Amino acid sequence: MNMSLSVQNISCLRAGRAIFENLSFDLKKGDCLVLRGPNGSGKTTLLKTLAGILPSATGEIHCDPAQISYAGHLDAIKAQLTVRENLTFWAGIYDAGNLDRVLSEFDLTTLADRYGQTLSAGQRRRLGLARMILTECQIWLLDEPTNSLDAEHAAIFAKAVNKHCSNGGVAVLSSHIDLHIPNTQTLDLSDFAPTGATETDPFLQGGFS
Ligand SMILES: Nc1ncnc2c1ncn2[C@@H]1O[C@H](COP(=O)(O)OP(=O)(O)OP(=O)(O)O)[C@@H](O)[C@H]1O
Repeated sequence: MNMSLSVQNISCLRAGRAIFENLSFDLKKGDCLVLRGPNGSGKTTLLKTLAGILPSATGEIHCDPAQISYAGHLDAIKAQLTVRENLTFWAGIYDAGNLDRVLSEFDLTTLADRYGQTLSAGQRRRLGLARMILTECQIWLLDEPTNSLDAEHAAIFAKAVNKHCSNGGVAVLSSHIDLHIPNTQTLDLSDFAPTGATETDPFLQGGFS
């Protein structure tokens, strides 16, 4: 099973505007990469590109797409299903059987029968992260994963990422704060900003991508 993620000279556009250029990195089993950079520097764009949701304008990405699990800003929770039913749905998709362990790991056991629509922002985020862990994919892509989490649950999350990487998994995550995950590498997206780029409103330029 290939658990590496190799990125060579990728450049990405949003609405026709270059966001970052010539970005390369190689991650192997056990590596955790934290994406830094100011608002708009392209952290979400990069994560979505790695996940195959957005195309890159140049360069190559080498990984096994079946090993990728992406957790974006939206937590992919079905409002009309309970916490357990949400996870059961995903367990069926990924043929995963560790549902009770994941519920317990993310402190969701007492919330198991609550409907998605009744959860607080932090509880929703915990369910979204539990879903990602349930998939048993080896490459985790996480966009600001600790948003809405209190200190206790941010620490539980950091422990889960550390365990994933210690077991040979790979993680790429964006964050504006220090998540206290040991042995991480850092990549600052502002180092790959196109030369001479200025922040202008893409909506005035027309188009979405
Ligand atoms: N759907 C879109 N259409 C056009 N431009 C977009 C779109 N989404 C994002 N952008 C632009 O792309 C650039 C990179 O955005 P992105 O969300 O990747 O940044 P980010 O580093 O994740 O920011 P933040 O720290 O605020 O989450 C920004 O200038 C943003 O305005």
